[in-house]
Amino acid sequence: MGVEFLKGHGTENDFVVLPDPDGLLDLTEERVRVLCDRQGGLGGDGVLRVIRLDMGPWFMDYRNADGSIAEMCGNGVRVFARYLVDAGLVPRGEFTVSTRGGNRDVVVHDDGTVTVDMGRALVTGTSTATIGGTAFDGVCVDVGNPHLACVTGTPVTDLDLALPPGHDPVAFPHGVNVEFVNVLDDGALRMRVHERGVGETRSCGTGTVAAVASWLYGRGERTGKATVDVPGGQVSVVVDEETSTLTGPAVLVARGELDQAWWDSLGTA
Ligand SMILES: N[C@@H](CCC[C@H](N)C(=O)O)C(=O)O
Repeated sequence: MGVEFLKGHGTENDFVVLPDPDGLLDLTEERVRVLCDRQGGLGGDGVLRVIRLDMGPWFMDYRNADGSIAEMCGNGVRVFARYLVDAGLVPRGEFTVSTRGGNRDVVVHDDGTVTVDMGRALVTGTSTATIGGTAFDGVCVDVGNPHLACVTGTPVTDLDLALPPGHDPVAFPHGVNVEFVNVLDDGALRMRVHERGVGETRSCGTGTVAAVASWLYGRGERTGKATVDVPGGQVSVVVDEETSTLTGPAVLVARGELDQAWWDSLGTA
């Protein structure tokens, strides 16, 4: 019997889901990197390991594609919730998911979308991102994980995000996710993102919350809502002074077993 996996995505931010209720898998950095490799493994922007806590909610052990650990993943929580409901581990409706960034309340809707209470989007200052020689003013936003969200008049479709944008290492000692945001209309944003530990992705849920908080900050406001178009689809975000919500799709596309010999051949801890 090989290692069970599922593959899923939220607005094409894609994940390998590893059900591991008792936390027995030896999920090394190398195993995460190879699993996420689109040629040598299954491919994905990250891994969602599903662990049952002794007391309390299910825990989302999130890993970036490079094997690093991150505090939170907004698209990942939606896919994680979809898995729990489809697997019959949690009844459809409202429940809580535990993450390294804190507990997140989710609602799995009948239409297949999922709403996540993302907690407070905390603006901590301003900073600058650079692409090549061009600087972009941005707002630093903590959504459980760090973001630098730059609202710009330059069409985001024109930006080259093949390399990580430059950022101030003092402001972000543990690295940062960088968003570039266009305002399409009042309450309608477009975003591209370069994710810490991954590269450019087709969506980033925490990034969309940071984008809306940054847009509101630029207007001198702390409360508002917007749709955010990303290369992989669209999500809806509501931000207020106390908390924020993210609503969007969550899709499971495949399930199967990893080859046990292949898995065993990868580095253990
Ligand atoms: N794609 C995620 C964010 C994943 C973590 C991020 N790369 C980090 O290192 O903080 C999302 O949907 O929020």
